[in-house]
Amino acid sequence: MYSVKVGCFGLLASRQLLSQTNSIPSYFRGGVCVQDLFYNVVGRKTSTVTSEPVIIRVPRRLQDHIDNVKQVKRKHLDKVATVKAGKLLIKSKNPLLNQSVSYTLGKFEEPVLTSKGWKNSKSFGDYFTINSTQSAPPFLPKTQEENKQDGHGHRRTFAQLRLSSELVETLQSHNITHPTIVQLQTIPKLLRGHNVLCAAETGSGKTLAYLLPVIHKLQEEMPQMAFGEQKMQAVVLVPSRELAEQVTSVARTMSRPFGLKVKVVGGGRGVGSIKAAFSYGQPHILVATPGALLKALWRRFVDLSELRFMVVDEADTMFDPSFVDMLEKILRQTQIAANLSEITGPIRKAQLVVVGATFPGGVSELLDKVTDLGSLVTVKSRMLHYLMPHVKQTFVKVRGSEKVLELHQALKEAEPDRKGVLVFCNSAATVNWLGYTLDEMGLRHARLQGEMPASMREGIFQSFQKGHVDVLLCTDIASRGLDTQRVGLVVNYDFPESHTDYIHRAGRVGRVGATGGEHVLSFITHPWDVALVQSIETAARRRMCLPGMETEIQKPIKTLSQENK
Ligand SMILES: Nc1ncnc2c1ncn2[C@@H]1O[C@H](COP(=O)(O)OP(=O)(O)OP(=O)(O)O)[C@@H](O)[C@H]1O
Repeated sequence: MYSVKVGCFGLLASRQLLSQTNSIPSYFRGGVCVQDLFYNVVGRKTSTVTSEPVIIRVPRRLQDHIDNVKQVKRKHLDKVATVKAGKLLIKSKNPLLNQSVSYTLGKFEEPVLTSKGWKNSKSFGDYFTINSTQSAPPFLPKTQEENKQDGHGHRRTFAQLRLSSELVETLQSHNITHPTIVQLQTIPKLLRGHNVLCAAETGSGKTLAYLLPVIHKLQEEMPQMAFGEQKMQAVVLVPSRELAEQVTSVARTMSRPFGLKVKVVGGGRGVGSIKAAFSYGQPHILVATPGALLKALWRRFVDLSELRFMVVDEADTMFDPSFVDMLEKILRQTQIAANLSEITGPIRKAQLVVVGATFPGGVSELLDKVTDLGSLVTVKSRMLHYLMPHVKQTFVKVRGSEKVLELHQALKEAEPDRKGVLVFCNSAATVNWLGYTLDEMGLRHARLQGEMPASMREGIFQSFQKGHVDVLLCTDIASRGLDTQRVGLVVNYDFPESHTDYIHRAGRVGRVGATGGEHVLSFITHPWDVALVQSIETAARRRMCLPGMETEIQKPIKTLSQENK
């Protein structure tokens, strides 16, 4: 195209024309000296127009344009350097934007993003994939230090963590033999009596990391009282009914050999059902949502005076505005030990355990209100707030009107695997609307959203877990803590509104024991989604943690390395 223009102008720029400079149209002169207006085709400026031999000349604007095109081409050539031999980390629709696993961005090098122009409507149909770079999840011990191997080079077992033999046998009967990194780090600290803040990736086994030491200590010092006389020993607070049921099920399985009583109370039910949970006395362990526990406290169904453990799971949600007031009220009624000496003796206080996979900035300020931050020992995993390196994640720029078809296609492709698919929407209304649409298309699915009455919600996640239905349409209530090995695909039908939500939704795959090959697929439709995608793509290309999260746990008082072992 450019050569045609040059050729045309070459005809104009004949010898006669140049010898009669006055006849050159003002468009080419631009109101300045004629010499300035012309360059020869190789880009050198001529000293005088008249003394030069006859050559094809190009007007400045055209030359500038040619220079621009050359520059863009050069830029693209630079990008090719991001592709080296071996596996691709980023695979884009435009291959020039691919990035190899072996390519490392320089400290001051700006990554060129596939999603750069995604606010533009012309970008619909564009996509990129962040490929998995390792098969094993990062939370299984690999290095010698993480393994804390015994003298013979074997991985540490649960028995070596000095847990009771009955607990170890129960774990073994569920094929759980070796602790994950977070379990290796958290269990000994809780057994020793510390208050612990435990921050580790989704699916890394945090539930057992706190339940095992709690159950071990409760069975060790189990009061010699009949059920109905003792007071509550441990409370686990979680943000949703479904998660409460799940944690209860794990707690019951693990405490069965010791006869510990575990009860659950969740929101959305009347006071009657809460009262019923305590009709035969106080359980040893109560798993509760904050609202239900507050109701139980106000009506004096429960007594926290002899509490030994207060666990706050899914801390980022529990400390967000929807729960924080309730949480504050509960923690103010709990006697939290400020040091090791306060967990023993006749007026002993409770150990506090705060657990989560994301700790956005500000959590420590909130914690500061309810407890002495100085008493918390922090266990923080290496890959906290990083994108999961063992799960493939694809981002597609798609028109709103085409999302249903894209989803239909993704569900059809996933069908032969018979694995579960979680489809996340940003609102209950979208879950319902999408549900009706999938019904029309004849696609079997279940729905789970927070505006459903508790009676309708009951059992939905379990039926998905058991494989009675393969597709679950849900809001973020299913993104926190819910565990299932059968999810093969997570679809962000609506793109999440924060990094935290993205981490938790994506974290429903790639969990301990997952078989591999899991995938997260995100649809990006709105211009306001683009900034978040760009920051995720930047973090992936730079192999850094997600921005805005690095200030997490702002005042870790004692980190793992500082603490006396
Ligand atoms: N040491 C282990 N070996 C094998 N499997 C384990 C081990 N620890 C936990 N698991 C299993 O790993 C899965 C994930 O554990 P869990 O739900 O506790 O993760 P999590 O870290 O709490 O995740 P989330 O942040 O999403 O709440 C569960 O199915 C659990 O049974």
